Amino acid sequence: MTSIDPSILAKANSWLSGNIDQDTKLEIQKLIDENPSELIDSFYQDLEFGTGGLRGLMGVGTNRMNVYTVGMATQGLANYLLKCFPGETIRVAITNDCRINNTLFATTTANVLTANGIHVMYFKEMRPTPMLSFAVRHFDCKSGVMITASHNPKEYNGYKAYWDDGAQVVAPHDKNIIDEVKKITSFDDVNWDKNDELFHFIEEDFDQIYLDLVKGLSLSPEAVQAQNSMPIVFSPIHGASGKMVPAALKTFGFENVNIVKEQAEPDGNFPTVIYPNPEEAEALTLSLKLGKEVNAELVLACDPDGDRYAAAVPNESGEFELLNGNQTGSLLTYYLLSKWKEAGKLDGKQFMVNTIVTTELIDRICEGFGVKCFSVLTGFKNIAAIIKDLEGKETFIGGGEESYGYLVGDFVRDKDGVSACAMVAEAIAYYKTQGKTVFDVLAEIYSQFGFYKEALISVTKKGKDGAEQIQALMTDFRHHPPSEMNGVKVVKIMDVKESSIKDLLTGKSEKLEMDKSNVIQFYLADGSKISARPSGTEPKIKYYFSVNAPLANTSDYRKVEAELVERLEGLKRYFS
Ligand SMILES: O=P([O-])(O)O[C@H]1O[C@H](COP(=O)(O)O)[C@@H](O)[C@H](O)[C@H]1O
Ligand SMILES: [Mg+2]
Repeated sequence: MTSIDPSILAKANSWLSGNIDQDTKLEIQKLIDENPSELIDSFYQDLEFGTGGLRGLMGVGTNRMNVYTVGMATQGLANYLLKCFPGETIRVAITNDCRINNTLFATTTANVLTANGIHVMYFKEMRPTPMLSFAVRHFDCKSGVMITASHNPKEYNGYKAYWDDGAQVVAPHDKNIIDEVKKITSFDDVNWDKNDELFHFIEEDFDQIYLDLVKGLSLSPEAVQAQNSMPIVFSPIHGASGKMVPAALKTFGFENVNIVKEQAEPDGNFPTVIYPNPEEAEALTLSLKLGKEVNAELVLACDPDGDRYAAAVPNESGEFELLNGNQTGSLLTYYLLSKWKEAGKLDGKQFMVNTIVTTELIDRICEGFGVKCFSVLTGFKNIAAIIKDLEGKETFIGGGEESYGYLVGDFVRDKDGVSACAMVAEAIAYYKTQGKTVFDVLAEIYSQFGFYKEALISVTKKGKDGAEQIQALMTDFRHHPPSEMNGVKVVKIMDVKESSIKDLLTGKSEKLEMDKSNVIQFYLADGSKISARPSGTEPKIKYYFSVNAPLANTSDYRKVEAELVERLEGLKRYFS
């Protein structure tokens, strides 16, 4: 039988003697009596801010999402807000997506904030994450909370916390909030009793205010006009984007938008998919089916909180091909920069942002246009942090990451699946008026900047044991780094945790100027790059692979692609 560490048992006992409901106590007692390993996973640590806020399985315990952890996180947030903005009127915007317990967690958040004298701006209906980010800015809030576990499996929930710029909290606020949460030693330290006078509903006109700004991002309205009957399919995968993405497409001028009916209504059980993650091909099955029926030229799907999106387009054989986040990100970057250049608006004061595990093709495209591109750690909050740093000095055009997230313009400070869907549809319409398909444009990009192809492997390792195994794998990469992979020499190793860049050819090391994070990157002699990092949102270790080759002749697209896929497969074998 699994033995329980006394400190874990002590934590469980402190819940048992705390001022909490009887059902939760019974559940904890049951775990102590019957399921020690589940008890350990539920109490061995406290939820902390990861790549995308607090995220965890729903259940009892300090390491789980429940009204008590939500209440304590919110009390910590309230204490910190009151410290940061003494004497000021503090407003916090709140919404949620479709997950089980979401209204419970959102109202708990609202109750605790108002109980602490903080005004709450509450959406009447669930809305996507990017709209919460925008609401923080629009209503001059000091903070915001989005109750969602994004694309995680249905057993999860989460709490994305925003600061006054509309971006998810980064240092020092993330750590400071958690420090405040840690000071809460009893459930009685949480002010649970709401103050209705401080509770305000966000009026319906807010949707239109946001949509008008989205419309303002459009760069080719005439092309959309010319292609307005282009069949598009969209699915919110049972999430919160079911109203806003079709509305954004409509406001751009697209008139033939077909919604996947089986997935149109919010449902936290996600009954028609295995995982509500548009990165997984399976989640697009129904969308592609409808795509075939209506001869769609573009199939789009968002994750439950509407910040990431996937796109699929028919290829030269008429079959739908799924585009990954690196491909759509490259396409959008190229489109945006081409249009900005054409309008004579590139004058050296613009910038774009991606992350260190995103395709370097985006960096090459930016270089080609003479536009700066910053590469930051994984987490859209880090992209938003650069936007804030350069605010008033330089203009953010757009930015994105491999995990299907993109943002155009800066009125939202998180990835925006709503505007990204509209922009990608516009880009496709624009190229169509020039007689080009997505693959023609990708070939054009690859022939100018190099053909880059990426792949991702995620290995799930659950619970405390899984987390330890993931750490052990990372340690092993550090202590026994590979000298070659798939017959190709490793020439450089970048270790973001150790802040080091080692050149294996010269033996020299330099210091890496970047915040520390548990990421290690191997660069190979043929230009390939492999990155390993533990996910900050799910119990997974992630391996990212990137290979590239020149594309001298666009008609060799499929041939070069096949060679790149073979190289990717070779590298993947090393990790499986
Ligand atoms: O999950 P979302 O859509 O909120 O997105 C969040 O998590 C993703 C996955 O992170 P990780 O690789 O650490 O699991 C990140 O790429 C993204 O930047 C972040 O905003
Ligand atoms: Mg999401």
